Amino acid sequence: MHSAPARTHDPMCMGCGHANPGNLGVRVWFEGQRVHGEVLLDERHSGAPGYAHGGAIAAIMDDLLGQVLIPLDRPGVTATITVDFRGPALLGRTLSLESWCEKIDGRKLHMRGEIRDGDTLVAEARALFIHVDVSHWEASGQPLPESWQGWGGEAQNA
Ligand SMILES: CCCCCCCCCCCCCCCC(=O)SCCNC(=O)CCNC(=O)[C@H](O)C(C)(C)COP(=O)(O)OP(=O)(O)OC[C@H]1O[C@@H](n2cnc3c(N)ncnc32)[C@H](O)[C@@H]1OP(=O)(O)O
Repeated sequence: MHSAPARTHDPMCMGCGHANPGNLGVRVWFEGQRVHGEVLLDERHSGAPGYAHGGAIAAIMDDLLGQVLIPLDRPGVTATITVDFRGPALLGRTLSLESWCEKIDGRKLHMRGEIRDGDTLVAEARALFIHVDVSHWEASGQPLPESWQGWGGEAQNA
């Protein structure tokens, strides 16, 4: 059963932001602490005729693995991400997305994710996210999403 998150991501996110006309169209839903989703890339995301740009796939992965922060209820940032491109990412196909947290070690959140076209593995990724306090984002001077209020106040040294 899908669960509704208490937090939502930045509406201007380039991956999934509904208010961003240039978003990549990432759509996610949550089942417990697991993230599921889909994305449909088109000519704007081309790397070769009919194929997605690897950078688009990497950006989708960053967004997808980052979404796990929501059911984990921990704000965080990507410290490092590795994407393995395993199969062709064709434009015009609905790709399925899945991500989860493999391990938590203090502030270190080890995330994993996969993108598939049907049964074909298109890409897999591992990332280290670091849990930070929401104050991490205050320096920009931009207002933070309302649903981030009071989020993750226990992060140390953030
Ligand atoms: C925008 C996001 C919104 C999030 C809200 C949630 C919304 C939900 C949906 C999210 C979907 C979006 C997903 C996009 C997510 C991004 O794209 S985030 C943007 C890209 N990333 C950044 O801007 C991060 C920039 N880097 C930094 O700010 C700082 O380097 C960090 C990562 C906060 C770490 O700094 P720090 O807090 O001072 O901590 P530090 O002591 O340096 O490191 C802590 C530990 O991690 C280790 N570590 C740190 N960096 C690394 C590394 N690169 N490699 C290995 N180990 C490392 C350290 O060695 C240390 O280990 P220990 O010594 O404790 O064993």
